[in-house]
Amino acid sequence: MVRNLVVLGGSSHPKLTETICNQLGIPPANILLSKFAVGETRVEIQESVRGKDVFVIQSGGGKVNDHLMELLITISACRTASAKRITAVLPLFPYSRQSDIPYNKAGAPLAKASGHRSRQGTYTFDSRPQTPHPGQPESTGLANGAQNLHHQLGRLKTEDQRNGVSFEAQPPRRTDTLDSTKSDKSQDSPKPNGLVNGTSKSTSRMPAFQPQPGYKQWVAQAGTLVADLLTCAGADHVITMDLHDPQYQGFFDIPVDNLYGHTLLRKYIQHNIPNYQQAVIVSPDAGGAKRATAVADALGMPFALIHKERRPTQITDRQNATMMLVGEVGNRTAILIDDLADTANTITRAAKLLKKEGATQVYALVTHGILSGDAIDRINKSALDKVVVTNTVDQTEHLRECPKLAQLEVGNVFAEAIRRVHHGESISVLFEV
Ligand SMILES: O=P(O)(O)OC[C@H]1O[C@H](OP(=O)(O)OP(=O)(O)O)[C@H](O)[C@@H]1O
Repeated sequence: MVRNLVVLGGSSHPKLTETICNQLGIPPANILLSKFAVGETRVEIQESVRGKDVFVIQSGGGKVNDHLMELLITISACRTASAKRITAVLPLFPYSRQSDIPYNKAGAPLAKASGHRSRQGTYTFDSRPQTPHPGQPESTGLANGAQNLHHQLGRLKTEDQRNGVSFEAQPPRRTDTLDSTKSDKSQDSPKPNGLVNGTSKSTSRMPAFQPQPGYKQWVAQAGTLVADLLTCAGADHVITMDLHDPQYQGFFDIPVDNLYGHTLLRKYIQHNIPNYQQAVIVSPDAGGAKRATAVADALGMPFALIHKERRPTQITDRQNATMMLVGEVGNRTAILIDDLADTANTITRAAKLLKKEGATQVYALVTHGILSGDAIDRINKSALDKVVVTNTVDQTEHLRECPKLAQLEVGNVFAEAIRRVHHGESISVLFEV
């Protein structure tokens, strides 16, 4: 018997909401989801949630930005309508692949050199201007990189003179150089109101900022923003499944229950793959190795890893990335385990490699079958024999178009998590592999 429990479904996955409600034995609450002519999202909760334990179900995938906005507005509406507790149930967490600053093996974003410097092989990691150190040659008596600034100020002076503006550029001086004298220091003492040596100068004019090649002006940390938006809207709790990066839970200051999808994948292997003990579990990239080894260890199966030579950041890079197999797959069924398939490039390229290395059959077992763009076409034409996904994302269309695709139901797992959270029971049983 569930009392004071309200389940609200967003527009991302009505079928999953229905399954969850059937499992819980309650109807979904009435909610009106629509759009104003301008495209803004409109949410109207058509029953009272005052003092209730509210669970809002909304998944990623599809029109992900619209769904996220709808979720935020729904949570906020429940908060202002005095709900007792609001839990955001996100079977696929949107933006969870953007939890950190995009990193590239060539270096951190600020150090990446993609322009002419790297082509000429002249890129260095030295700071500009350089950090001064004792014994460094100084041709003009200026410390290290200050020469460069002096040069730029000199150019500024020339330009101003050309424009008829009287401006005497003062070379910046340092008081910490080895040969600095007392008289130097007296010249350097700061003057109030931008006065230099008692005369008003246009010292506010600085050379324009010139970014180095490869410099990223701003890298958005969307994962942090989404975590903040959810808590700011009024969420008290989050339930999700197979976060791309489990450390993303640390971005929240509210409880996050990250359910495991690989329990379902393991059961599929046990019940549907003949002689699975002779098969080999394969992780299609290093990032998913922990996830795949958990399944291999639980089933006592061998494990292999595909190493992407270069961590790709763009679709074109991804297609070019070299893949290398570490482990034996010859004359075995290979079972790829991954958290998500978006363009399906990773699993289709991995399947090609595995067949080339002698695998007899290739399965791909993936928690989140986002399968955007031409992913379905790619799978249909690929070396994959079977692709198994859960329905954290609606698979109705995909199943119609892809005969290789099979779906595992997650509705009962989420229903059980909701029931346990509502009753204050432990959900650790749902984390068992
Ligand atoms: O279907 P696709 O478009 O190929 O995307 C799927 C891949 O993307 C993610 O990894 P990612 O490339 O982000 O690397 P990571 O696991 O090292 O973070 C995910 O874990 C899959 O391996």
